[in-house]
Amino acid sequence: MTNLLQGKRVFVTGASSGIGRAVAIGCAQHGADVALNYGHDEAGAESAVREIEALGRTAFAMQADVAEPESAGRFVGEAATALGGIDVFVNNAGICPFHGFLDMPVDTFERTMRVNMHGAYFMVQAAARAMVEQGTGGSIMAMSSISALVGGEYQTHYTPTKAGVLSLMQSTAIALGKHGIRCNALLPGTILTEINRDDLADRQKREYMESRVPLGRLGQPEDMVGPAVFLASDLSAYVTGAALLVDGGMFVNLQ
Ligand SMILES: NC(=O)C1=CN([C@@H]2O[C@H](COP(=O)(O)OP(=O)(O)OC[C@H]3O[C@@H](n4cnc5c(N)ncnc54)[C@H](OP(=O)(O)O)[C@@H]3O)[C@@H](O)[C@H]2O)C=CC1
Ligand SMILES: C[C@H](O)[C@@H]1OC(=O)[C@H](O)[C@@H]1O
Repeated sequence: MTNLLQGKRVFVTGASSGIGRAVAIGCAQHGADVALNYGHDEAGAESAVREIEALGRTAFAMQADVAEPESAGRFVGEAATALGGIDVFVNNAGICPFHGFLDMPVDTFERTMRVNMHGAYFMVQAAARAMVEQGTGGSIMAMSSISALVGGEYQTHYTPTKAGVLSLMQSTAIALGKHGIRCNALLPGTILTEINRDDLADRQKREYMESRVPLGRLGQPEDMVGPAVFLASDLSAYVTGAALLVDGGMFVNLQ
């Protein structure tokens, strides 16, 4: 492994499973110390901490519901104390409870908005405040989605949050550029994780999704590591306000 992130302190929300967990461990493999946030899955977070520590890096984990605005200052504050500062922030926590549009329960809509959109806003704001106070710049990235660009029948509550997160990175790139803080969005295609386990248990649906990918397979969480490390590292020093699609070519595959 390279040491692209040597000396960097990377914070990741939703790091107990899937993409966030892979990115947290991947950043440690590239030399970073890592702070992990999680919602419910303490065992997942603790096993990630053990993997990071086995790499000789420092890891810190904290449970906090990102839907609660007060979680943001608490996570960023405690993690910065544990790691001695903050250099990179990955806003990743998210949910996608698939449901039809016409009978969408108000609770499902509101919870999805609060976790994915409000959570991103207040977490990114807390991370930015800490970076500005520290005065050494930084890199912020948010896990948007291919769903920021295209719709989904059972994702009418979810796709607007992913478009919102992409837009948040564009506006914060402008607001924070003067502080040397870069803000970018990662747009995964379909990556096999807990979030879509039930949806893709339908064999026909899974085969259809696979057939849309020119590279011939759905993504694995580890496919997001290289792009995240790039945006975290100084290799992307002049990249801000950008959207990086990581989908095996799914989006461009019309026919
Ligand atoms: N998988 C995919 O195909 C795609 C995923 N994405 C995005 O990637 C991100 C990660 O998803 P993915 O890895 O697939 O899904 P997972 O379900 O595997 O992981 C979701 C993570 O978010 C955490 N989380 C959920 N709600 C909260 C909350 N309220 N507070 C704190 N943490 C929370 C979970 O923690 P815990 O389990 O501990 O509660 C878990 O660590 C999401 O934002 C998703 O929208 C984007 C495009 C495609
Ligand atoms: C949960 C979905 O399977 C996943 O999430 C997204 O953002 C894309 O729509 C993916 O297909």
